[in-house]
Order: sequence, then structure tokens, then C-alpha cells
Amino acid sequence: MTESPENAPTTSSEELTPAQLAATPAEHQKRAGNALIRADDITAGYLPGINILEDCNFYLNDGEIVGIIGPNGAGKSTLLKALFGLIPIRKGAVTLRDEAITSAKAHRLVQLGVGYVPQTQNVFPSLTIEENLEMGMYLRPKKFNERFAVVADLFPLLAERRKMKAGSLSGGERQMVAMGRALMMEPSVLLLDEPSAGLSPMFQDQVFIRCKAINATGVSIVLVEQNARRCLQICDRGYVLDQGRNAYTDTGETLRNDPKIIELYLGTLAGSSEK
Ligand SMILES: Nc1ncnc2c1ncn2[C@@H]1O[C@H](COP(=O)(O)OP(=O)(O)OP(=O)(O)O)[C@@H](O)[C@H]1O
Repeated sequence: MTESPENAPTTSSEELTPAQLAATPAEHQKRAGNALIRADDITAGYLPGINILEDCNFYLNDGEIVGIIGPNGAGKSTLLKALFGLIPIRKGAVTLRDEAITSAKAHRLVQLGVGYVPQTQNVFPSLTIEENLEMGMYLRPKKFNERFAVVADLFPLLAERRKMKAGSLSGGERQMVAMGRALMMEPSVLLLDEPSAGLSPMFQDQVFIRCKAINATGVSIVLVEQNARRCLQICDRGYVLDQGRNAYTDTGETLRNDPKIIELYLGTLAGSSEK
């Protein structure tokens, strides 16, 4: 984990910037309303007695792209895993359209319309593109052709190369397969864990363009990214996590132009965030 920012939220509201104030639990309660997904005060971790997320708050409204940025090890991927039931939540609650889904199992969440694309090992390399997409349809195999047409519209390359083994594809193409597979189940929410990581600049651009295109079809998106600037460019709102806690939240545009955010997370001092 990196050092705590010097202006991390304090208990005195007079000292908080608007983006810090918005990240306080009280403001979260005011703003989250009946969001599509909301996480209230969640604490979670991998090893007994070690919390990675501490009292984290998050919400995603219908139709939004919400970005999660922050330094290496801040807990961004962990928050996504907690939302998708991949790690136990020790305190707090997660709801999906007001239904409690705290630590619900991943297959249940898929049935409820939540798709998740992990950062790595997100395709079956020995299977063809088409077979990978079929794996995404195991709950509704009869709808394959209908969903394949939608996915092919977003990722024409997947249709062109449908008989190719996923293992023979480039990193960027594999990312398309992984996103396509999650979309096969017609999710209302897509949780994307660093989809641009390790890709060439051209493929990184493609990922962000595709995120916007997917969102335009009505899918809400939670986007964890190390490419913080680019993420904030396309997201409606963003959260900055630092050391497992909410540090800042505001619109993507405001965060991208906030001198404190630039200094701490986007500028030369931010180092790892500047990929
Ligand atoms: N499976 C695991 N078991 C134990 N600790 C883990 C595990 N996965 C992650 N962690 C720890 O949790 C902390 C947060 O990791 P996480 O991957 O959520 O951070 P991140 O903000 O996504 O960082 P990055 O941008 O580097 O991926 C780190 O200290 C990491 O070492």
C-alpha cells in the first residue's frame, strides 16, 4: 500500500474539499438513495483479522458508468470482488435494487443480472471464441443466437474469428472475449476489473470506447482502473480509494480537473496511477 494522502478525510468537515466531503458516510447515505447497487460501510478482507476494505461506501445508479481509481493496493479490485460475492463481507451491507446481496454467491448474482470480468485468466484458452461465449450462456443456452448477435454487434471481431481458440488471441482480443462472455447473460450491471491493464495503447482506447458502447445499450458499469485519467474521462462519477477507504468522490470530470486529485493520483507524483 502507498502512504496515506496528507489530506485524507478528517473528522473536521471544515477541512474537507467538496470531493472529500462527498465521500463521507453521511453524504453517501444522503446521495445513494435507491441506487441499482449500493455498498454501505463494508469491511472485507482475505486473511483472518486483516481488513483490506474498511467502512467502504459505494453506489451505482441505473445507466451510470462509475469508475474506481486509486494507488496500487488501495483495494479497488477487492471492492469489486466484495460486490460480486467473491470474498466475505465482515461488516456492512450490499444491496441490488434494494435486495440484500451481501456475500451472495456469484452464480446467484449472475442470475440477478450482474456480470463480472476479472482482471486475469478471464478466458478459457483451449476453447474457441464461440465456446467461450457459450460458457457465458450456461444458464440460458436457448438464447445463444440472440445474445451472440448483440455481442457481435459490439465486438465484430468475435464473430469474424468465432472458430479461433481464445488462447491464440492477443491480450486485447482476449479482453473482448471476456467482456463478450459476461454480456451473453444480458446483465444490467457489468463489473470490470482493470480491463485495460497490460494492453497496447490502441487496445486500451478500444476498451474505453467499448465500455461507452456497452453502456449505451443500457448496461450500467463499474469500472476499476489503473488508467485513472482515461477512466475519469468516460465515467459519470468516480471514487478514489486509498488504503481501503473512501478518499474522494465526485463526477469524473470534476475529479479529473481537481488539483488535489491531479497532485495525489493523476500527476507525476501519483506514479503507479499514471499508466
Ligand atoms: N487473494 C489475496 N489474498 C490476500 N491478500 C490479497 C489478495 N488479493 C489482494 N490482496 C491484498 O489486498 C490489498 C488490496 O489489493 P487489491 O488488488 O484490491 O488492490 P488494487 O487497488 O486493485 O491494486 P492494483 O491496482 O495494484 O491491482 C493488497 O494489499 C493485496 O496484497
